[in-house]
Amino acid sequence: MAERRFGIGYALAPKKQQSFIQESLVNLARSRGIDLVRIDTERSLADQGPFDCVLHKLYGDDWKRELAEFRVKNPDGVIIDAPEAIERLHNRISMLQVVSELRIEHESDTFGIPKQIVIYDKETLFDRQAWEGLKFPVIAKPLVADGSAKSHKMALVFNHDGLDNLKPPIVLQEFVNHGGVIFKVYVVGGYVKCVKRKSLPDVSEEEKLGSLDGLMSFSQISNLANNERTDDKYYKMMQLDDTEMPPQSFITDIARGLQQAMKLNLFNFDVIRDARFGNRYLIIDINYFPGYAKMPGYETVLTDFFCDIVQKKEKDGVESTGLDSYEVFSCDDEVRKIVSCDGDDGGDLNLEEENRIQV
Ligand SMILES: Nc1ncnc2c1ncn2[C@@H]1O[C@H](COP(=O)(O)OP(=O)(O)OP(=O)(O)O)[C@@H](O)[C@H]1O
Ligand SMILES: O=P(O)(O)O[C@H]1[C@H](OP(=O)(O)O)[C@@H](OP(=O)(O)O)[C@@H](O)[C@@H](O)[C@@H]1OP(=O)(O)O
Ligand SMILES: [Mg+2]
Ligand SMILES: [Mg+2]
Repeated sequence: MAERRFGIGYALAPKKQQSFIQESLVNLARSRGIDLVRIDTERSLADQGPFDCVLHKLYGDDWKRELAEFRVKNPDGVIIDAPEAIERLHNRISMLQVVSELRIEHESDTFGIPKQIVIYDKETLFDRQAWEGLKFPVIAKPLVADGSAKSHKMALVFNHDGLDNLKPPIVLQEFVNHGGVIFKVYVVGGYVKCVKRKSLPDVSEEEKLGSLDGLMSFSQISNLANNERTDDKYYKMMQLDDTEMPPQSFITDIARGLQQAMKLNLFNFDVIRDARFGNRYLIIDINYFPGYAKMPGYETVLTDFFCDIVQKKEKDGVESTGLDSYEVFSCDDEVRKIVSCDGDDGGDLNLEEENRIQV
């Protein structure tokens, strides 16, 4: 009898497609019975395929409608992941709210998020009362995290003078010294992998007082060119070797907790270790469908995941995958309100190029 083959359609922005859909992944998946097929976003999704599963990272209502139509016409198809679940990550407040709701006990380590406030208008930005409990330096981040270059544009703000350059809506998050190294935790279904990356350097007491401009801007500090990341030389160059990793079981528990709470399979989160305590970890960012190609052995990890999904679905039906993707994840009204902040009101830090941090 001919081997049963499975079709997985992918809908990704060109940059993502280029980094993720590598020949090595396509070939490995094919050798294990899975055909990765590009979805033509110019045509109706429901008219393409047939797909056992759809993988996607696209934004907007049109795409959500395509997925809804696909779901109606293909009740056995699996969508990874549900757009409603992904949307939580498009807003830097709702993104981290879920961390505060996790209950995980660990003998020696604790976790949380940095102190932060959301600012919707200039008036509140300069209102000192709104700032109660928050100390400089802070990182100003656009409220919306919609994958645009603008949504990654950040600024380290040292004092009130630096606030002039900011354009709400933004999140102001306390900058926490963490030894210049960030931990990126990649999650693929049940798989969890933590790696080290370069981060912003610590800010000294003198720098806190003496910054002339009051602000320095930066963007995607932990992202270097792909070929620089995976080999040993990269780690040496970055002097990351000496940094101790967080306890694996602790990180895995947080990853599982986040996964269950968010109902997502494909994401990563950024963790820093608070230099003041050494056993206190802070989650500062969660990304949907991150740069998996940077993860060592990504082809095997992703192919295992694809096989797992299609085999479970084949054996026990779509419910068994735990991915009944149109189950709208429950969120309270407040989250719903901030999640729906779409379009061009995503804040723009409006920063001068000369303020860029050199690393
Ligand atoms: N609260 C903080 N304290 C110290 N450093 C921080 C803090 N928040 C962010 N950073 C630094 O700024 C970088 C960018 O922040 P963040 O991860 O929130 O942005 P992003 O653009 O969403 O990143 P990504 O490319 O991972 O999506 C982090 O990798 C880290 O180096
Ligand atoms: O590929 P995309 O354009 O989606 O970029 C994503 C990027 O992956 P890449 O390195 O493959 O570019 C991710 O890097 P790592 O966390 O894995 O380092 C992370 O920066 C995401 O936030 C980006 O997604 P966005 O927030 O912009 O949607
Ligand atoms: Mg990040
Ligand atoms: Mg991010």
